Amino acid sequence: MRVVTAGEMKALDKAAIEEYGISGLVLMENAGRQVAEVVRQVLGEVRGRVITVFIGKGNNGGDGLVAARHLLNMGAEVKVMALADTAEITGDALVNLEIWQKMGQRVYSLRHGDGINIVRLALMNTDLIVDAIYGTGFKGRVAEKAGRIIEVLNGSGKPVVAVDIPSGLEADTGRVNGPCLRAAHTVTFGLPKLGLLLEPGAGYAGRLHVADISIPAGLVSKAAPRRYVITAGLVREWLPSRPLESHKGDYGRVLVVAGSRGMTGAACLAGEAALRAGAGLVTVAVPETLHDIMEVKLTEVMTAPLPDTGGGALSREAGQRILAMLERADVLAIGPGLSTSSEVAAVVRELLPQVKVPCVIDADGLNVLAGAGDILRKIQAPAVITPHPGEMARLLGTTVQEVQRDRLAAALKASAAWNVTVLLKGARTIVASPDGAVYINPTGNPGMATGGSGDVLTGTVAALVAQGLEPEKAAAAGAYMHGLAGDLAAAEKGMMSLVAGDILAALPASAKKVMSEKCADFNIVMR
Ligand SMILES: NC(=O)C1=CN([C@@H]2O[C@H](COP(=O)(O)OP(=O)(O)OC[C@H]3O[C@@H](n4cnc5c(N)ncnc54)[C@H](O)[C@@H]3O)[C@@H](O)[C@H]2O)[C@H](O)CC1
Ligand SMILES: [K+]
Repeated sequence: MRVVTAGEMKALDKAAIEEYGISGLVLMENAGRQVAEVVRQVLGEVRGRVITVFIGKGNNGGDGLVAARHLLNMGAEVKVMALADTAEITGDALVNLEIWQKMGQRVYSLRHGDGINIVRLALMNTDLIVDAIYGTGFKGRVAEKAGRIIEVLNGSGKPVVAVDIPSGLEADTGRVNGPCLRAAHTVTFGLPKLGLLLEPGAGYAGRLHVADISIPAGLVSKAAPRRYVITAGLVREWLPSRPLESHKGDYGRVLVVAGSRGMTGAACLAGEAALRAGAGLVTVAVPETLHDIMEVKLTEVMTAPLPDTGGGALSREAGQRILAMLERADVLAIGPGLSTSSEVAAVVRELLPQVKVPCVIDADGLNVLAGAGDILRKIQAPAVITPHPGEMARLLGTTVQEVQRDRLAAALKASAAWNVTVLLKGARTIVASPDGAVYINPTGNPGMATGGSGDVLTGTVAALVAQGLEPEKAAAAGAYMHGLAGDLAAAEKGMMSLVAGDILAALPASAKKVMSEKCADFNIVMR
């Protein structure tokens, strides 16, 4: 599903109105109706329930007035409270204000005086709050009084349904610069806005309902940029079918080069994840002195010894041996637990320009490239790098803060600079491809911030490349399935005590859930 900025959505709106003659009032009517339907779904029944709608002066408020009208017609008791002066309301929103007033309904102005006590009183018997204060027109931070009202609403314990986007949240960045409504549900119109999918914004949106308000489909596919939120439906499309007469060779051969003394677990996790994510054959190649240990730790995954310094890390000669092994592999995954000795750095830096199969480079495979990101450009086959923000910062020669300030920009910059697919890990993993496509992953949780989680992801992505997915799709699907596995594991065990093995163990359930037609997209509801 495509993801848009406020400006891109406004342009789609404008095109629908000007090129197709669908009036703004029709769009607003559809938007408000969709909000009312979600409120009905949340409350189960609205008859006799009390709903308080907070409106601003713009079209977001207009949507709120339409929702108020439909909820009133459904039998609810509806109060509308305006944070702006109703005299400031214009256009389509004014049309709906006047309809509301002609229905004999009031709008309580919070513009003058304290307003807080009126809000507190109104909330006493409110069952649900509709937030129609600010939508995609919002920038910066809310004014002081509006901020106090938002804080009262957040503290009320009443469920909030946000119209298009929680008020106080920036649609284009997901940044929250002051008080912001915490919604249980957000009904966003047309297409999801970027800010609803990036932290911290995503955390304020609650369950995201993407509501069709009759913007012509042809417009969306033509106009919106190649910016997507990864959904189960997308992943389902990309994953290969498994015909009856297939055999393990059809699902690819993964060579994992990983591990060093004390870090054999990383190699195991990556290797086993590659099998769990569907690869046909997996070999984990480790420094020779560790090889016997791997024979004990691994069963379905084959193992192979590599020249070793004697201290449990690769020696410089390992590169030639790896190249020979790549003759019988479809993808190379390199990096988990390799360590960053000068010998390992030499192996990786000399090997990568000679690799002719797609590769997934992670962890120490990236750390030894710090300041030498250009080596990535020399790889002769498609490559995926899977840095966390720290590894990304080291590769870009910048700071973690700079990377985190605009994660999409950092991933797109690195992808274009080195001509590789970049999977930038973190809350809302970002996948960027050299041609400018970008995918935002909605799955995953803080319980996955645990040693070895990244190794499982590396194996998962490598397995999907081995099964024939293009790098950007393998990275996006891998991130989605890995995050979903983490969510399933957290649902069972809680977030505090998750270990990477739990994520690994949940990979099959994650794949099964993605493949099952009925799988609703993890936190996104299509309406
Ligand atoms: N297809 C669609 O997406 C549709 C969207 N609709 C709704 O329209 C809003 C956008 O409406 P807009 O009039 O542009 O602005 P807002 O209502 O979001 O904002 C109101 C008003 O607030 C002012 N403002 C901005 N920042 C601040 C601030 N920091 N403090 C105070 N005031 C601020 C600004 O001047 C705005 O005018 C969209 O979200 C949808 O809900 C259509 O109705 C249906 C189709
Ligand atoms: K809103």
